[in-house]
Amino acid sequence: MIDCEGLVKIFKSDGVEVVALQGLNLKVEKGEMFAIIGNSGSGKSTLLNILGGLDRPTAGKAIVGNWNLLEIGEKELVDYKRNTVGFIWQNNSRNLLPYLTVLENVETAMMVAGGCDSAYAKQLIEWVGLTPRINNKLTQLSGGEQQRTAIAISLANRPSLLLADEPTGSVDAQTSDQIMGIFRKLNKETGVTVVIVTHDLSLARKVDRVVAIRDGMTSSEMVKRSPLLASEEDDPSAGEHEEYAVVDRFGRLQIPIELRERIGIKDKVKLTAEGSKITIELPEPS
Ligand SMILES: Nc1ncnc2c1ncn2[C@@H]1O[C@H](COP(=O)(O)OP(=O)(O)OP(=O)(O)O)[C@@H](O)[C@H]1O
Repeated sequence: MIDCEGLVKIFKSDGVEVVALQGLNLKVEKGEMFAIIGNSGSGKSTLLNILGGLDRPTAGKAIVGNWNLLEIGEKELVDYKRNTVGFIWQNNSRNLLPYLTVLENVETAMMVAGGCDSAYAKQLIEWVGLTPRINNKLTQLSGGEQQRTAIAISLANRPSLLLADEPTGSVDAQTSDQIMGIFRKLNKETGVTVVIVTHDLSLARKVDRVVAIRDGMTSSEMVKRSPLLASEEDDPSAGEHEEYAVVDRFGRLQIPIELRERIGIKDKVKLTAEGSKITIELPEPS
């Protein structure tokens, strides 16, 4: 579904260049539920904005489905945004109409996308657990309920890719858990590929794979040891991840700064292969 290789994004303002993504590699399969974590300023939102067609990459490869986001024309980009992606922001006021009801909000989004399907609007509202509030105006809903409405709206155009930027950033832990459960349900019910950006590692338990971004590059990947069973969904200890360092197609590997500092690695290391293991150690002093 997503194939980024050597993705670069450079922002230029007042003659100053900021390299937000510096050769990022990322592959996401169709139907995957996937998270991107990273510290503030690591490039998470930049990546999401590129995948959502809100911003243009500077160089590299950025393919989503059949679309090449580096070469896409303006008209195709409008089509891409309208038909392929759904977006959820931390601040959901960007796509909510406060004086309309939950149902009217979802139906309005459908009309903007090209056609209203009332039955599907109701189905989406049921999936996000808001059927009892369907005729309430958004001003009468809690923050968590408004965020769930935003999730229903994001699927109004039946996207194949759902992008969520810190979707649980402004709700409490319990609501955050509930929202992650809704993403999982929508992912199962509709097969939509879900990409969630967060800096909260505890959310990672709810997804199968997590990629960490550091300084605009993918640095490590955490993969769930075994998929969660339905009975384990609410068990916080279930579904541990195993962490891997990412090796790019040229064989380059990033060693996290903590490890480099601990071992005292500067500009050279000695590699020794033994069976299926490679040992990295400091060179002998000359
Ligand atoms: N429009 C812009 N113009 C100039 N620099 C930008 C712009 N947008 C982002 N940047 C810079 O690019 C880098 C990556 O920013 P980005 O917003 O992608 O990080 P992030 O990981 O999403 O951070 P946060 O978690 O704080 O949202 C930062 O150094 C940021 O200052």
